[in-house]
Amino acid sequence: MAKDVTILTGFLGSGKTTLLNALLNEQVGRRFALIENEFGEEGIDGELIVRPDIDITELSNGCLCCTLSNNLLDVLDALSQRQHSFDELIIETTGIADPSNIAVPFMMVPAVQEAFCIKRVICLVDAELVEDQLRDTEEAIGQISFADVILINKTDRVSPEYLTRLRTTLNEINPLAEVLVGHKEAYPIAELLAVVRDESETAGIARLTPTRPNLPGAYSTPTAQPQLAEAPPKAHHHRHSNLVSVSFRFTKSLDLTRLYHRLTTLLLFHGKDLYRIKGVIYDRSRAERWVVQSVGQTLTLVDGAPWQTDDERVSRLVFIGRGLKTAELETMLGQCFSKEPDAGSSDLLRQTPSL
Ligand SMILES: Nc1nc2c(ncn2[C@@H]2O[C@H](COP(=O)(O)OP(=O)(O)OP(=O)(O)O)[C@@H](O)[C@H]2O)c(=O)[nH]1
Repeated sequence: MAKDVTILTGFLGSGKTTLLNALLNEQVGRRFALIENEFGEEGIDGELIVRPDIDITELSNGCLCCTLSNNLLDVLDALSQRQHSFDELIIETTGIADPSNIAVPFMMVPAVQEAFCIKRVICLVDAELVEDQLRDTEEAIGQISFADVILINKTDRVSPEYLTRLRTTLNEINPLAEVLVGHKEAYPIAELLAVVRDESETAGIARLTPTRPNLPGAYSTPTAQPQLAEAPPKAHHHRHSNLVSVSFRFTKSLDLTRLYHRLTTLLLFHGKDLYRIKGVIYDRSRAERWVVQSVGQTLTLVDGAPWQTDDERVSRLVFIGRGLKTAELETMLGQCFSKEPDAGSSDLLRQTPSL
């Protein structure tokens, strides 16, 4: 029997991984396979999944909807060989993926259709930032249009009046989707899981032709902002919105306080072009990993899992945005190393502009 598939989509930083953990924790007895797709070369999300029993396949450095579409077929093939070991497949897309392209094999490839069936497409929107994302990028509208259920997330950051207006906007873009609201302390999980895709509605690939919402200034050319820098020479542009990712990996200890200060300054001056920072940080003065995240201008640094004796002490950081300049980011991070000598470890191991 075909396994249910949930596709979890939503723009960069909208809260997909956070919701995913809540969904997994809510369904403890159910066995999940998970495909984690990340735009940057360094996959971070897999490390943030809280349930240790999940069968995770990580696909980094591209999008399943385009550059990694063949890899998706390979992964689905491998998963179909071990179908007995899980009850449901969840695919967390990158924040810039077009979910309708990811759905293609599920609708067009007989072997995939035999093994898997899309149960629902959940699209998260960041209540605070979605209007900007609809205005400045092409991806958000495609994600919202293809959803069966739209979760307006991070409602803790907006007013009820604004939420009512946002609901109307989202209904205009996708009148067929159910629109729910919530935030990380109060997700409407039962309602989300109650939504099941009506396959008869989706004989074609695109559920709806995206219609432009009536937002002030929507789809006008974004106002020119000071660029963080020019694109690194070796960076390839993804097909979406000219966004690039730059990944770093260090074994040398980073000083969290310095890092926080530098990243705050970076966001202050270049936040408009810097859509996302995420990383797992090694600071040798702390017993645990630290997880750094930025979405819009908001930067958070929270403690993660403690380092175990055998764990490789390594920091991994991904920046996603427009016109990112690798050399400047590298210089900035170089100023964040811990002061004291760090015997036995190397400096920058790898710095890889990707896509
Ligand atoms: N205030 C607030 N913050 C949230 C909420 N949900 C998630 N966040 C924060 O938003 C940031 C991004 O959350 P993620 O779950 O990593 O977002 P994502 O969509 O998986 O990110 P990408 O995979 O990079 O696109 C993290 O710092 C979260 O703690 C929420 O409901 N309210």
